[in-house]
Amino acid sequence: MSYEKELAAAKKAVSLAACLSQEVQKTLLQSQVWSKSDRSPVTAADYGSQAVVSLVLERELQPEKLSLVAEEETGDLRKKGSEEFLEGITKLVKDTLASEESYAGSPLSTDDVLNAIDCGKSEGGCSGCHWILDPIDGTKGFVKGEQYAVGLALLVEGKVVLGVMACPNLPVASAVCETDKSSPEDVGCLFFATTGSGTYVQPLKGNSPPQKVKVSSNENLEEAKFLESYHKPILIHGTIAKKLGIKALPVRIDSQAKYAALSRGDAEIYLRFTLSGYRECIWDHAPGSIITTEAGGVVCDAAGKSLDFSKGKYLAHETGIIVTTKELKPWILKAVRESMEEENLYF
Ligand SMILES: Nc1ncnc2c1ncn2[C@@H]1O[C@H](COP(=O)(O)O)[C@@H](OP(=O)(O)O)[C@H]1O
Ligand SMILES: [Mg+2]
Ligand SMILES: [Mg+2]
Ligand SMILES: [Mg+2]
Repeated sequence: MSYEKELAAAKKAVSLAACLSQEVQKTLLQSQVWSKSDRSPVTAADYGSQAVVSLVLERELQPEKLSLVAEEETGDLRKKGSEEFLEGITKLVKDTLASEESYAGSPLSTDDVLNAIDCGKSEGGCSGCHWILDPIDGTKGFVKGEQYAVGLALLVEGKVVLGVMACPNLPVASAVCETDKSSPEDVGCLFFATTGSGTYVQPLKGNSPPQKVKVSSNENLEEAKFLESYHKPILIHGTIAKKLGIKALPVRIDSQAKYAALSRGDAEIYLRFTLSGYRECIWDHAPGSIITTEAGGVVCDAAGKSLDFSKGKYLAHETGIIVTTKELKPWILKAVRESMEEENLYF
């Protein structure tokens, strides 16, 4: 199956959500960053992006019934005192949709926006078709004006078959360079992949045609570039890098833009071990994982097994996540195993 219609709908939805996020980022004030019950940040862009993607997918794919597993919920938006914030989000969604000719003039109430966000309550699973959405991945990066992504994937019978990711602040050239001199014109990428058809990237702005991307062919670990998140320092990352003989310090990038960067060869290794007890959500990895694997890379857990996205909203996996190239995978798994033994971590 080619998923042509689904890909077109997903690209439209993610591109519009990226426009909305860029509008918010231009004028975002610290006072507009809310805290969720787990103390993680959320903004009008997270809610607005989820509403836009939900509304566009529903409209583009009708009469199919949309099943969407997405990060944001409306609990806080429905509380007293949130009226102004919700009005602002509704205006953002309306203005964003109005930029698309076929959507212009459609009425949209605050209830429509709340319902569109609530549409993301599906639990996913191993049967049927489910969309997986992270409306703003890397909200911390978004708030800092740095890297973030809008990530959307399609799960069919438990397998990710399509992924689209907008990285509005990612340089069109490499994300990993000594000096970051990218001007605003040189940033903004839209990555997409469907199963068996490879991974492509196109600039978010303009009409440049998509280019096929491939992971790095570098097999020299001394020269390898290694990505990680900005979370609290994860000691095992350093142990693994040392065993591998990687010379450079890790490059820290917020969000799934790390997967996207690796898919086009900016770096060879992305390690994601987390503090014990943290459960990874499928929306943080589903788009990035197909974008990487279709570009010839591998995504696996510390035991070397592929990630399983079919068990609901959380990933069922062993300890860390390893993203790399096929050539480097055996070396990395060996270093991971030895490092885990030294640190008394087992799977
Ligand atoms: N302590 C932690 N360990 C691992 N992941 C975490 C974390 N705290 C938050 N996250 C997740 O990491 C995602 C961002 O990834 P990264 O750190 O690579 O930028 C967050 O996505 P959101 O920003 O969508 O909430 C959140 O789901
Ligand atoms: Mg996320
Ligand atoms: Mg998010
Ligand atoms: Mg979040």
